[in-house]
Amino acid sequence: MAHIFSLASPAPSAYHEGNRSGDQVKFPDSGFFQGFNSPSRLEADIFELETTGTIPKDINGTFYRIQPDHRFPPLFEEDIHFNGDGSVSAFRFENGHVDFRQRFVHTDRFKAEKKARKSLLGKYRNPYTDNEMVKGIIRTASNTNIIFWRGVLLAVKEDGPPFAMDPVTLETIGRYDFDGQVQSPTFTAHPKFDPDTGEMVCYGYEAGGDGHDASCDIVVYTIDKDGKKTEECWYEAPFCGMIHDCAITKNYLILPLTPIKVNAERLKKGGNHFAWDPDEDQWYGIVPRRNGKPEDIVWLRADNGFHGHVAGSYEDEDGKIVVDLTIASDNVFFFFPPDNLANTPTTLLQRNKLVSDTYRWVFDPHSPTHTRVKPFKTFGINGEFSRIDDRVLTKKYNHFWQCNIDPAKPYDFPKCGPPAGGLFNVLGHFQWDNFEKKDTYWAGPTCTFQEPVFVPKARSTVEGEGYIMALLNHLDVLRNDILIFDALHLAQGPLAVIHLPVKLRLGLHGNFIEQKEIDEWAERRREGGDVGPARAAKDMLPWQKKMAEEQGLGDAVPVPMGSNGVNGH
Ligand SMILES: C=Cc1ccc(O)c(OC)c1
Ligand SMILES: [Fe+2]
Repeated sequence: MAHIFSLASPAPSAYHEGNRSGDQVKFPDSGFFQGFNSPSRLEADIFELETTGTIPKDINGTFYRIQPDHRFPPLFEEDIHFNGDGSVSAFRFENGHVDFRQRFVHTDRFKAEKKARKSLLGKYRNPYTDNEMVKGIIRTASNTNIIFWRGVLLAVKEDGPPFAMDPVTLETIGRYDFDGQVQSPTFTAHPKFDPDTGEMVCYGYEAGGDGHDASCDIVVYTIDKDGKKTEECWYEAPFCGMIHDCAITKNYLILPLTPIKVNAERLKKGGNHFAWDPDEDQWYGIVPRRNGKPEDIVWLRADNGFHGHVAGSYEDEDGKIVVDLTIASDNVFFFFPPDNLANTPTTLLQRNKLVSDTYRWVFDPHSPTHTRVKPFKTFGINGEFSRIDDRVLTKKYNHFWQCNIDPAKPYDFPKCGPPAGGLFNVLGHFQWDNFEKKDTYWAGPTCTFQEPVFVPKARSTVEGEGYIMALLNHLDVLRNDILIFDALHLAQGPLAVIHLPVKLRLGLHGNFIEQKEIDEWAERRREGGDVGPARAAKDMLPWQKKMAEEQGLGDAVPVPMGSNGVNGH
């Protein structure tokens, strides 16, 4: 019998000249939406996941992680993974058992598009490509990190404000402005937590206007452990580029400015938000954590490179700043090529030549601004997504873990195709005190890893004593597992494997939170508790108010956003 699809007349194409056409719910045929990258859109609960081996009974908490997952077919066929809606997974560990929950972040964007049953927002960080119905909307897809802050989860992406969620139900509370204290249009996906003071150090870049206007303004905030904003200072960058991650020491915040640049004219023409500049330096902005003034920023510069994520950072005995991070040799974001298309690594072959070593910088915070600096040392590995034992952040540390690329290991190309998200076929555990001792675990020819998290052993305060857990991608059968290792002995192989019956998406970041912390905050945040429930933002952001005023609507009328309730309350 003929296959049923062969009987139907051929369906019209879902995209015409790159733009979505017709009403079919059909995703593009491009690499970002196929195979392991195919959309999932799953919201689910699974009680008691299947396991192999013995899950350590002392793991009592929740592993949260976030992934972009396009809710609807994008407006543009060439859309990218980073433009997908934030979807949060929670793995609740208790007494050797694991339960799973997954929910979308109900951003303003999500609500407006849900109501319309289709995409209304266009390209990544380009509002000029949006449907008119969503003019003035907060565009963020909240898809890059999921952090726990004073009893709420904050889903964050650097192009917009955080959205708060309930840590147990994963219901979205709404846009979170820290009780009115944080008004910047953008907020980092990588706030840092000082383990000694409980402070959150955070920032926004491209922050002077509406978050997509090539502003060079950077805002830096500190929120103390009681939720009070104690520092706010505005600085200026030498150009509007990406500042994706940051580092903190006891006295400084270090902002790596990557030479992938925003151009307001390109945005207006409907182009990409970013373009790689192969001729620009990588920069590091150093600001004091306390009583910073706009003129205090010291910018150091080094030869071109593409910043990855930060491992550890601290001040040494001489008051110098040590910062460790991965830096790739070329443009990692091949989908944001230079304006001048020459010499950008757009093919898979070129991309595979990228090397991303782990660099140690030792900065003098008293250097004159614009001083040119050289790396102190490189580790001699190739990887990304470094993690440390977060209890040693701001302190001299030894251990880090990261996803590694070992091209010498066999890879089953016929079964898996090009490795979705990069060939992170190895998980590595490394020590600054002993370069030779490389403790690694290879995932096999059909598997890659996502970012690991470190889980401290309940009764140990020794750096590195704990577990490492990471999602494993089965690229051949389109499914995920979670592997759990003894953090100091990866090479011994996993202690336990948790099996998911489905494929998740390639995620970005995650964090493990002890249940004790979640429970204590649930008590404080209950109605009548000493802190009370977290509240969604009441007010529009300043740029939205300005837009409403310019349209002569006055501030009684919210910016038209194509949907009721999209303002978060
Ligand atoms: C890895 C970085 C990164 C940088 C910017 C983004 O918008 C993002 O979205 C998922 C990810
Ligand atoms: Fe990141």
